[in-house]
Amino acid sequence: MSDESRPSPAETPATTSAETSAETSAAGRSPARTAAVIPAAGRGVRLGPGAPKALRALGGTPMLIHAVRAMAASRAVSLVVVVAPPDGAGEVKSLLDAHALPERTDFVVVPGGETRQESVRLGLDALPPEYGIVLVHDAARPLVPVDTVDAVIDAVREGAPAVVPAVPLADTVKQVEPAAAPGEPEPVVATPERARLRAVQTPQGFDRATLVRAHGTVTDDVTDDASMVEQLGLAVVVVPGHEEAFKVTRPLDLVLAEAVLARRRLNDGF
Ligand SMILES: Nc1ccn([C@@H]2O[C@H](COP(=O)(O)OP(=O)(O)OP(=O)(O)O)[C@@H](O)[C@H]2O)c(=O)n1
Ligand SMILES: C[C@](O)(CO)[C@H](O)COP(=O)(O)O
Repeated sequence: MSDESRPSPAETPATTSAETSAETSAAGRSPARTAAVIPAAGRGVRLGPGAPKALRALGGTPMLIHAVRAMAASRAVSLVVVVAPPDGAGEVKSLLDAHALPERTDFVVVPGGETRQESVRLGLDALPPEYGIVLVHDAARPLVPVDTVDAVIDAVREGAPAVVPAVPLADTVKQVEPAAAPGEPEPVVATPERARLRAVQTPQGFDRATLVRAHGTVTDDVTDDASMVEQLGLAVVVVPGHEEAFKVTRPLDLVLAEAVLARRRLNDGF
């Protein structure tokens, strides 16, 4: 069931690694409730012409539904807020109703904004007060495994104000200056030490008050939520990401996502 008006369920009993964190047992009380905000309001310009990216099919199912299922797969997540394309909230609600989703998870749909940052803020505004931990997960990362989701939640429960999953880089990275004129080469100015670089994924996890403060304070256009927390001078910690949590950005990414999904379905025997 996916209904904006449905009341939040009680926290699901502890069964996963995310449910048995040090915070829960040491304090002897329930952990803060965890909600996931899924910004899904982008056009997907780099993927090419078509429907908004989150609504495009992957293995016959909209990418957004995969992303919603990936968040709801964590037993710690009891609410998913989907930030829909500005004129597509009704369509997204219908999609959620039409697909099988865990009963123990509530779903809310809100219209998004012009930028990812604005969309995330609109999602945060829709959170009921009892949710103390927030995940922000790109609809464009439909295949993130549940172990990665739970690792992020565990790290927030253990006290980190902000947590990012990340993977080492395969390529060497160069810092360049802009070309002097269109068509001119870009001069290289530095080669950062690759061993210290990470490619950052989602879901990124936050203590809710920290993320709300970051969104209320930082006005720069940034590409992820954790960098807003960095700008507040607070610690952001890294947990291992997963190669299957890649972002579907360009057409080749969709080919890869289809292949990963086909392999999973073969392994699962359906
Ligand atoms: N105004 C926006 C822009 C982006 N997003 C979401 O932010 C996530 C990551 O953004 P990206 O992959 O860049 O998606 P798009 O903005 O759709 O891609 P493009 O830049 O190619 O148009 C996506 O799930 C996207 O739907 C959003 O909710 N609201
Ligand atoms: C949040 C993010 O997925 C972390 O890698 C990324 O920064 C989003 O960037 P995009 O250009 O908005 O896709």
